[in-house]
Amino acid sequence: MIELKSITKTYGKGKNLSPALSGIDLKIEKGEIFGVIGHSGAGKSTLIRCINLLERPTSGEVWIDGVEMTKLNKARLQARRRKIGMIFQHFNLLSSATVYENIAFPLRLVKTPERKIKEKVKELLALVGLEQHASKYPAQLSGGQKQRVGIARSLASDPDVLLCDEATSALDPQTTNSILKLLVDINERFNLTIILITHEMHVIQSICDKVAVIHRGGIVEQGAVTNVFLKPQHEVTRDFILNESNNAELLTTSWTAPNVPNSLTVKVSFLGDKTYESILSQTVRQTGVDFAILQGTISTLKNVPYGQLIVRFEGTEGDITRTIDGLTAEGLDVEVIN
Ligand SMILES: Nc1ncnc2c1ncn2[C@@H]1O[C@H](COP(=O)(O)OP(=O)(O)OP(=O)(O)O)[C@@H](O)[C@H]1O
Repeated sequence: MIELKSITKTYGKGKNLSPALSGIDLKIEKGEIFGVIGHSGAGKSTLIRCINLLERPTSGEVWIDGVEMTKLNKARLQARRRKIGMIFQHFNLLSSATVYENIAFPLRLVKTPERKIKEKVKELLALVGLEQHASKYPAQLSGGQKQRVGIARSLASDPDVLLCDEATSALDPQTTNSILKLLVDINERFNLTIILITHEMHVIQSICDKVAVIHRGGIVEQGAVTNVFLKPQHEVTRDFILNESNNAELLTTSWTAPNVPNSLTVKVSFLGDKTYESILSQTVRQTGVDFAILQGTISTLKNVPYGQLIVRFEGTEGDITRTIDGLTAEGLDVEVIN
C-alpha cells in the first residue's frame, strides 16, 4: 500500500513562496489503478513526483509497503526507486538509442548480464507489441509506439508501482485507448499498482478503480470512480464530468421538461448488474404509477455497467413515494429533481 500523509510542497523562498500542495492525504491499495485528476497548475505533477521523491515534500510522509520513503538514505532510496516505474507525457526516450537499447537502459545501469538483458527485452517487446521495431530509433516511431517503448522500459526492473504522468495526453483518442488497454493489461497481469495523473475524465472513467480530484494543491474529493462519477460532490468534479462526458445532461440540476400536474421528476442511478434488471417496470406495476423517461444513458465505468435516467413519475403523492421507496429498497439511487 502507498500512503501519503499530510504532504505539503512549497516552491521558492521568502517573498516568492509558492505553495503547490497542502495537506495531501491519500491511500492507494496494492494492485489498484488510482487516478488523480485536476486542471493545469492544480499540483498533479508535483504530487506524483512526491511519491518517488523526485520532488521532496516540504513536510509530510510518504509510505510504501510499510517503509517511510522520506526517511531512507540515498542508496536505499535509489534501490526502492528502481521498483517504481514511471512513464511521461513526452515519453522521455533516449533519441540516440534504439528501441532495444532504450528498454535495456535501466538493466545496464545495474550491470545486468547481457544474456539476461536480451531475454528481458525480448519479453518486454512482445508484451508491448513492438517485436518488429527493436532496431528503430524513437524518431522513426509514432507517439503510441514511443509510449509503448516507455512502458516497456518502465517495466524492465519488474516494478511493483507504475507512475503515469499524463501518459496519454499527447496521443490521439484511438492511440490513447490502445495505451490505456495496455495499462489495464499489465495491471492485471502483474498486479501492478498504477497511479496516473490526467486532466481527462474519460481516462479516469475507462481504467481507474479509484480517483482523487485535486484543486489548488488540495484533494477536494476522492473515492471509488463509480461513486465519484455518479454522485460528484464538488463543483470541480462536476465540471470535469460535464465538460468531458456524454453524461453531461444528466448531471444538470436545472432540468426543464414541461411540468405535468401530480408528477415528480427524479434521477435514478443504477450500478452493476442492477443496470440490466427490470426493477423500474416491476416497481411501477406494483404502485400503479406511470412514468416517462425524459433522458437516459447506459454506459460503463471501467468494466462496471451503470445507467442514469431522468424519469417523470405521474400519480398520487403516496404512490410516487412508494415507488421511490421501492426503487431505493432494490438498491437504486433516487434523487428528486422537481
Ligand atoms: N519547480 C517549480 N518551481 C516553482 N514552482 C513550481 C515548480 N513546479 C511547479 N510549480 C508550481 O506549482 C503549482 C503546481 O504545479 P504542477 O506542475 O504540479 O501542476 P499540474 O497540475 O501538474 O499542472 P499541468 O497539468 O499544467 O502540468 C503551479 O502553480 C506551478 O507553477
